[in-house]
Amino acid sequence: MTELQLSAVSRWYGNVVAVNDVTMHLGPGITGLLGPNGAGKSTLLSMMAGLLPPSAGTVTIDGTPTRGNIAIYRQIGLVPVQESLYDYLTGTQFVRLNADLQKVPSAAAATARAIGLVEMADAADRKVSTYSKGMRQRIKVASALVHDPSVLLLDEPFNGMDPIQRRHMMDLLSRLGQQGRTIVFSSHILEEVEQIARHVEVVVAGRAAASGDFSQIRRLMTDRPNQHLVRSSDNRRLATLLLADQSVRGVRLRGDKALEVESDDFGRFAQVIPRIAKEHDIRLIEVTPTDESLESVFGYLVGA
Ligand SMILES: Nc1ncnc2c1ncn2[C@@H]1O[C@H](COP(=O)(O)OP(=O)(O)OP(=O)(O)O)[C@@H](O)[C@H]1O
Repeated sequence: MTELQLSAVSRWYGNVVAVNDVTMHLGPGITGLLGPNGAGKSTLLSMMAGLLPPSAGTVTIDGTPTRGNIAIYRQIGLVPVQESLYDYLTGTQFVRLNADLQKVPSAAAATARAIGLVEMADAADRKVSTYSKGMRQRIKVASALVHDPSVLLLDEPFNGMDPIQRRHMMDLLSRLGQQGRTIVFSSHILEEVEQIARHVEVVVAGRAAASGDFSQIRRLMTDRPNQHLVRSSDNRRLATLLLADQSVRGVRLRGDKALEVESDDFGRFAQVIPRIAKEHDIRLIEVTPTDESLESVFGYLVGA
């Protein structure tokens, strides 16, 4: 059981505060580090890996500071976001490089084992330059796992993958999580995190904005005030009917063409609007959330 603890951690680059007073406790299984671009996720992962010193606060693994501690580095595997690999090496050579750097005993066997874990044995003797995006990510994971670390940190591991590659990587991370490893991956995509993370940490503008299991985070996000653009066969009548429901806070006619509806109970609103339309024989043409961008969701969480 490996516990990763961040205590009042901050990191600034000159005048830029990238991470601001973050405290989190991460245990075995998969944690999703969710936040928009520039939120400080990469900086947090680098500090967890011991590569970057915090400007203030401490990062510890099972109570020991990560920074500058070679014994602790043996417990950590990091999959960086960078795409560029040593293209002229084969998959096996690429993974072996890290085994040698980490002074892994029986490096050849460890390399084969790590490659097997990510299901790349068939392609292991091919040059990395011939790999697809998904295969590149997997060989990076094999390289990070070659010394059998108990903590695996991954920076945007699903970036640029197609749905099949993404599924494959999710299955792999789930398997690794079930083995009792402490896995942390960053993402700016809600659905990725929802599908595999046991625990979610939301980071916005360098601060820890929310944490919990996914249903808690999802509830925080959907219970917030939200707006929809609605077009129907009778906007004026629909407006009156919607206003009578407790989930609706306000309705504004946008000319004759559409309605802007503000609700503070997304779940109820989503059920009520088709029911009202059906009962009153009004045809719904469009119901579109207008403020669903991640930034607005995160903005709400930070303000909350
Ligand atoms: N070496 C650096 N020098 C100066 N500013 C930096 C440096 N690295 C990161 N920053 C700044 O720190 C903030 C957080 O960056 P970071 O890369 O950690 O965020 P992120 O959540 O990983 O975003 P992204 O997904 O876009 O990489 C940003 O404002 C970024 O511009």
